[in-house]
Amino acid sequence: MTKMYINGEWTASISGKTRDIMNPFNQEIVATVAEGNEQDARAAIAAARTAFDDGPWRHTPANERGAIVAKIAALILRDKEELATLESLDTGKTIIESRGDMEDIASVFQYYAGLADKDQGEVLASPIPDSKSIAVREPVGVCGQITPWNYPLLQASWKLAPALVAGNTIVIKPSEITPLTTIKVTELIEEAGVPKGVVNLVLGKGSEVGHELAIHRDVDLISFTGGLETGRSIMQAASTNFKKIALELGGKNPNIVFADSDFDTAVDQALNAVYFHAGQVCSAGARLLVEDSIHDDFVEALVERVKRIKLGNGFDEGTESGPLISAEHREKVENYVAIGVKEGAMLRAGGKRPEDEALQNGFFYEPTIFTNCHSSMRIVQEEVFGPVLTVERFSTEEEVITLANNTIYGLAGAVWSNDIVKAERVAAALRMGTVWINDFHPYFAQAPWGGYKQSGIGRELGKTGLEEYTELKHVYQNTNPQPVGWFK
Ligand SMILES: NC(=O)c1ccc[n+]([C@@H]2O[C@H](COP(=O)([O-])OP(=O)(O)OC[C@H]3O[C@@H](n4cnc5c(N)ncnc54)[C@H](O)[C@@H]3O)[C@@H](O)[C@H]2O)c1
Ligand SMILES: C[N+](C)(C)CC=O
Repeated sequence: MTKMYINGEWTASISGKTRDIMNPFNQEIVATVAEGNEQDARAAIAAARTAFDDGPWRHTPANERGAIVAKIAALILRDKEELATLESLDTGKTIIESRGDMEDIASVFQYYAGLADKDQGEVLASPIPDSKSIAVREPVGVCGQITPWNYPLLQASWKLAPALVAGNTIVIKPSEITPLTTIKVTELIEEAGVPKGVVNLVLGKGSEVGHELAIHRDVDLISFTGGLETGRSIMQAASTNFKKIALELGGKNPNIVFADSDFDTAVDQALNAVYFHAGQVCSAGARLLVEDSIHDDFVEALVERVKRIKLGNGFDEGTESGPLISAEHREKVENYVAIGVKEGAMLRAGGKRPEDEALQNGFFYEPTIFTNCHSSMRIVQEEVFGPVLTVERFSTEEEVITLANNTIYGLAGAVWSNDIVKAERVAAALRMGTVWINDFHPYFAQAPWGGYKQSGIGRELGKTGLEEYTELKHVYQNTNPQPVGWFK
């Protein structure tokens, strides 16, 4: 049984409960882990509080913290194959994707290790004679971090690396269904020499462990990646002590294709935009908007290609997409497809579970295409988080900008056109945290990531992703103190 990590000790849950972790490809149990609850969360918060208030981490010189974080990156690369295997067993994603994720994750730790000692504060132009004024950044304190199941370790790395570099202490809670790589990386964090109590790992349900992190008054910051409704509940719980919040939520991301784009590239990338990782990507291009004049040909090309997507075991060569994460999640996707049909969208591909005998133990769903879609449909507005594409038509630039912005979300979007001036004009008009021109999906440690509107609050990655884990302090010094003489 794999344990939790609290105050530098590997420990079972206080209740003694455990949870079986299942491979969504075949429903085999791949591990049994400790299942914590509020009590375990409180123990971890207490450890993180003491480590922040009385421990050495926040006083450790920034370059030394950076060196330890760089060592974590090196250990991730050393154990890349083991980590990738665990990620694929946990999520069903292909091993090639998982290996790519591990490279990305190592690069996030490397990037923040490099930033660790670059903050020089700021000397401010004080308008008061005989004074000095500086702004300095300090760690926030105890940070609660809650992560989802679709990119378990990647999303954890975006939180762990900057929080550590900035000198905070941490209680992290991975999704209860995909904890394996976060457990393994906690071992690597221990091996790298992070002092006890600085990183604490609690496993268990969101409604118990996650809620406790959000509501507890000794947690100074809560960083969450996951769904909209969970984000709302976390925001409410965080109001107990007005803790700082960072929310990375969902998306319903438009992929806009103008007639003057490169047709074959746009078709190929439209498939990748929505069906990569079975559509379980926050920034999936699930909403395709195609200019009228090429709409029918574009749809034909998509329908032809989508039938050839190879579903299978993520460990098999040639598999292009794994299963959905769980039976429950597949039912949610099926329910949305039924809604789409009822709303009058035209089912052009998929819309059912695959019949292949070899896939029957996994939570597979066929890549699905709906056409004749319009903005008022729920299938167009709501995040399905599965392999379901809706296609809409447009005829003018103004129209497509209005359509693309017409959702509660604002995470990401893409524009395809060889008229770069037009593409830049449209990109500027999109109310989204990330806009890709003639591409889809790139994200990297150097660039900020986050959402406009209901896709979230705050940014991860980049310099901003580090600033989220700091408080900004103004220090003012009177260099020639005199009595004020106000009170006679
Ligand atoms: N914006 C981004 O960068 C980004 C990245 C990945 C995933 N996501 C979003 O995540 C969602 C899918 O992930 P999910 O199904 O794991 O999301 P989820 O909201 O169900 O769960 C996310 C995490 O929150 C925990 N949780 C659940 N209820 C909680 C509560 N009441 N209090 C505190 N924590 C609680 C879960 O245990 C899990 O660890 C999608 O909406 C997707 O768009 C967003
Ligand atoms: C942020 N990203 C794209 C890595 C994962 C979203 O689900």
